Amino acid sequence: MTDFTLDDLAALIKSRRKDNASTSYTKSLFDAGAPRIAKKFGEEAVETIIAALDGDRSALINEAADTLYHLLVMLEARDVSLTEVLRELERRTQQSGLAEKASRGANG
Ligand SMILES: N=c1c2ncn([C@@H]3O[C@H](COP(=O)(O)OP(=O)(O)OP(=O)(O)O)[C@@H](O)[C@H]3O)c2ncn1[C@@H]1O[C@H](COP(=O)(O)O)[C@@H](O)[C@H]1O
Repeated sequence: MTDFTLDDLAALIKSRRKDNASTSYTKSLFDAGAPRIAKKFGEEAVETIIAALDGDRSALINEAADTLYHLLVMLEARDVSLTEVLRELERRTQQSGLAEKASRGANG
């Protein structure tokens, strides 16, 4: 099991964005702009789909990593934090939990 989290990666991406001296791949994406980042994300997502359809487990892990990385870069480029996305996921979980409770109440 790894201690590495998406939060860690998002923080690294944010620091690359702010580092004007950086010539890293991440910085080059920010310099190229949101349309370029969105295009890269789309390409990686399609490659992930292909790996999943091929049943190629190792390729799926690699492409999923590329997709998550580019998703985080895209969110950062639009000043959306991972926390905001997680909050939305949490809200949906709570909502579906409430709906489940309500349906148990109605049936029980
Ligand atoms: N997780 C990643 C990560 N996943 C994928 N990639 C890069 O994404 C690119 C996608 O590969 P492609 O073959 O599709 O694209 P390419 O041919 O390199 O580029 P294009 O001309 O097609 O755009 C590769 O250059 C990968 O290195 C990543 N680059 C960086 N990270 C993380 O970001 C951190 C900072 O990286 P740097 O910005 O490189 O310092 C690293 O420590 C990693 O944790």
